[in-house]
Amino acid sequence: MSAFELQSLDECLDKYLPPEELKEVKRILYGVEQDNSLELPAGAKAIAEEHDFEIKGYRFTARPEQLRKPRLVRVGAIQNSIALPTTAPIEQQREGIWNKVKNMIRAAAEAGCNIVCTQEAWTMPFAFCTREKYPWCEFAEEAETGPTTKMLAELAKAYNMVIIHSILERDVPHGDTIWNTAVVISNSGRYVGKHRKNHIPRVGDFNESTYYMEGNTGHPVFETEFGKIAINICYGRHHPQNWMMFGLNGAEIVFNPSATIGRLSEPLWGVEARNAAIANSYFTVPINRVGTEQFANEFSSGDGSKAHHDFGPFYGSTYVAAPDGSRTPSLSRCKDGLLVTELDLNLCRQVKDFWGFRMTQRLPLYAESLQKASSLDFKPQVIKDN
Ligand SMILES: NC(=O)NCCC(=O)O
Repeated sequence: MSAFELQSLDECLDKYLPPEELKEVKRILYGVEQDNSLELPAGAKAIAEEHDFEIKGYRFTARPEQLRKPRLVRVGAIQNSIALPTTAPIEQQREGIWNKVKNMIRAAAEAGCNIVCTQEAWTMPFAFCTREKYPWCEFAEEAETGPTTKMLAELAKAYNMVIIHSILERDVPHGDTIWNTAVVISNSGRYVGKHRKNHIPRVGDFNESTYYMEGNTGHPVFETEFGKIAINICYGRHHPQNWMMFGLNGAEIVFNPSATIGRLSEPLWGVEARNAAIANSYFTVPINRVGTEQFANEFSSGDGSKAHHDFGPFYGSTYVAAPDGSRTPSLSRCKDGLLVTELDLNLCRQVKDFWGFRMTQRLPLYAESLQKASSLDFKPQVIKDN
């Protein structure tokens, strides 16, 4: 079997494990005691069927409290392939993807989603492997006033939904600088703010440092009508301190719009965002694109292998992890999909009270050690046996 005939690990478990074992395996693997699937409205399912994308629903509950009402929020995470060949005119490529994703946002609205997030650089092929500036920089647009933000602002208002979308940003006032940026649009349709990717990969064919620099927007948390949200863009997933800073700023849900391939990161995928949810007592939503994108000109990986035209398949597998360490199954590894998850944000504080990870965090100790570790005359604290 080739890597991409396997649609999803979950389907595999469901297909081959007897029901009793399956229940125990899911409890151990996903931290879920009972079936936590969420029934979705027929209207949402009909849109998914008509436009050929997967739609799945799950819920995370919290214990009832006496002084606080449940804080239920529905989150929609969208994974998709590109719509047209990478050689098609830029505007047509972008519109093709817009049209796909608009249907998915409509389904999210039907499913009652309050917040929706796209994958990384969602309006374009992930062309940074090529190291070519032309024509890919033409996909870059202004975060606040660009055509994609404008288009989504209308949907955000119409559907009363916060929309987070991750784009290639062109910072016109600062000399047309290019950034990798997530934009937050309020459910009123207003632009709330943006966050620029903090950690830029220099691994495999992820030649993103050719296009943009490390972000300069810190670790903002956006306080919306539906909770305090933040975005840790793709490769920031590998940096526990990046996740931690969003937690220190009070995030309750951290989205992780990504573009990554199986050969490189699939074994890490289920671990990192889930661990971040546990360590920081918040929900995490890692989202990855699907499909294989072919480029006209060959590019090489600088590892002695033959030059090639594609990056390798992106493996989707979008999921949601909760602060208590439980998680949803993943969306497909190959197909466009919308994952709808209902969260009770009260779970964040309940888990903080129970585990005390925040209380026991020892920030001053680490601040002091980090200060030393980042000084020029740093000497690692090693005690030798001699
Ligand atoms: N887009 C991006 O940062 N990808 C890097 C590879 C990875 O983090 O898995």
